[in-house]
Order: sequence, then structure tokens, then C-alpha cells
Amino acid sequence: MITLTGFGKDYGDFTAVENLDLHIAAGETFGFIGPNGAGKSTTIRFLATLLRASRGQGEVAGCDVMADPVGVRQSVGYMPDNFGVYDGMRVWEFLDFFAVAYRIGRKDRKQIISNVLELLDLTHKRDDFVNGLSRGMKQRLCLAKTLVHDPPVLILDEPASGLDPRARVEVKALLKELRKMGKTILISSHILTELADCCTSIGIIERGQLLMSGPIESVYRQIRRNRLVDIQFLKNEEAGLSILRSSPHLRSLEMKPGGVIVELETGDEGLADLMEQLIREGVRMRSFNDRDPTLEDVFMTVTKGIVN
Ligand SMILES: Nc1ncnc2c1ncn2[C@@H]1O[C@H](COP(=O)(O)OP(=O)(O)OP(=O)(O)O)[C@@H](O)[C@H]1O
Repeated sequence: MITLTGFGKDYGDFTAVENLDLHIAAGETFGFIGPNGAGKSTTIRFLATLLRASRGQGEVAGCDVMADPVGVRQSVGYMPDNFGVYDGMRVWEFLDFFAVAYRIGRKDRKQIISNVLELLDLTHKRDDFVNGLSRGMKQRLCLAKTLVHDPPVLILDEPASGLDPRARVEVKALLKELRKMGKTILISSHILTELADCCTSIGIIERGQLLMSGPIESVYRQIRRNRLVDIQFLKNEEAGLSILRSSPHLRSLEMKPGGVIVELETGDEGLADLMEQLIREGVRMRSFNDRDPTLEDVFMTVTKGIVN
């Protein structure tokens, strides 16, 4: 449903995105994850036909992004990261404005607006002025606006940023609802936990390069080949770190208060040997936990796989 082939974008001498290949199948909810400035919005704005590529091609719902931007816009509901709502309008007028822009006839508009308001739980705000809405409601209204022309593809740039925890949970529930309706969704975020339980696939981008992508389970599997061990030190932390750093099994090491998370490529025996060595050398540990990676671990390992 969404394909990018060798997509690249330069701003002057600066390459914001480099040679990006991506394929998102129909019905997927794809989480596009990356730190600030990674190139998420640049990629998204290209797919939404708002920015020209320096290299490469894109296709959305069978339409070429550069050759047929109108076709793409008809198939896409796009929510930008810096959305604007027109303050002087009432909620229903705001949606009606976009429905007219999508050339939806007067007869159908009323019903569509009432359906969309109901889906977004905004029916009771129908006649309120947009500027009287809370931030969370404005964000929901923006999401409502992306749905008026019933597009098969939704491209949402950080739709939950700045929302309180309850509103974020509501956005996640809504994403699941939209997936059930058969929509293909690309959603970007740098809040990892936000995407962990509502995406079917993810892509991790850093400094304009896609570091990893695929079905969420396969991304977890790739990372699970290695063990993640969370160690909390009680005494002799320096000696402990030096043993870990010289271990041939070490793949990455991330410091945290009072301890460290290490990624080790080894089995149970190797893990037991390492534990024994730490104890033998006088390192006292409060805990030594081998655990399943979270999406956050995947992200940290992939974007910062640094062995100090
Ligand atoms: N119009 C522009 N002119 C020059 N540089 C730009 C422009 N737009 C983006 N950039 C740069 O390109 C890089 C990628 O920016 P982009 O907005 O795509 O990142 P992002 O992953 O969406 O970040 P964020 O999470 O902060 O929104 C950044 O270094 C940014 O400063």
C-alpha cells in the first residue's frame, strides 16, 4: 500500500534522508520510530505529496507520489505534526470545510460528519467553536478531518504528542479501531511505548537511514538472538564494568543509574560464566536480570549499538 524506493532528500548540502526503501502492506499499522531530526517528517511529507524527493520514488495506494499527487491525496488522510485548526469555526464547520475540499456532495456531508464525530467521540462538541476545545480534543478533531473522505491510508505524524496519558490511551484505542476498519496506517513517534502495542510492523530511522524494519515480532526476534541483562551494582562497579567491557560476548552496553544494561551474544553457560567471574573478582550485585527486550530496548540497541 505504501512503497518507497531509494527515497532521499537533501536540504542544500545536508542529506536529511538517504536511500530509504520501505514497504507497508495493506492493513498494516506501521510505527515509524526515530529520535528528533531523524528524518521521519521529511519522509512523511514526501508521502503526503508536500515535498519533492531529491532521489527515488514513492507509491501510495497504487499512485505514484510525484507523477500523480492528486491520486495520492484522494487515498491519504494526513495529519501533520504541527497541525492548525481554524479558530473562528465551529467543529462541524471545520469538518465540512475539508469535506467540501474533497468534493463530497452536500447530501453526503452531513451524514459523514456525524459518523466521524461519533467515531472520535466528539458528537457533543459538534456546535462548539474550535478555539474552545482542549488540546486533546483539537488533536482528535484533526484526526477526524483526516477521515472525512474515507481514505484507505492514514499518515499520522506524531498524533499523540503533547497529550496527557489518558488522551494517549484514547488515541491508541482509536488506532486499533481504525485498523479493524481496514485502514493502512503509518504513524510516527519518538515515544516508543506509545507504539509498542498498537503496531503490526515498525521501522527505526536514525540520521536519515532506516536501520531496521519489519513485522514487530521479527524485529523482536532479531534482537532476542542476543540476551539483554540488567545489572544493578552494590559495590565495585568500576571493576564490574571493566569485566563486562572485556567480555567477548558483549555487543552493547548502556549505562543507567546504579547499573548497566548489557547485550550479550551468548547462551546460558556463557551467562553463568560471566556471573561467576564478576563475583570472583569481588563485584557485588544487587540484581542480575536476564529479560525480554521491550520496544525501547530494540530502539536503544539499534540506534546506539555502541560498545564502550
Ligand atoms: N526545510 C528544511 N530545511 C533544512 N533542513 C531541514 C528542513 N526540514 C528538515 N530539516 C532537517 O532535516 C533533518 C530531518 O528532519 P525531520 O523533521 O524530517 O526529522 P524528524 O525525524 O521528523 O524529527 P522530529 O521528531 O524532531 O520531528 C533534521 O536535521 C532537520 O533539521
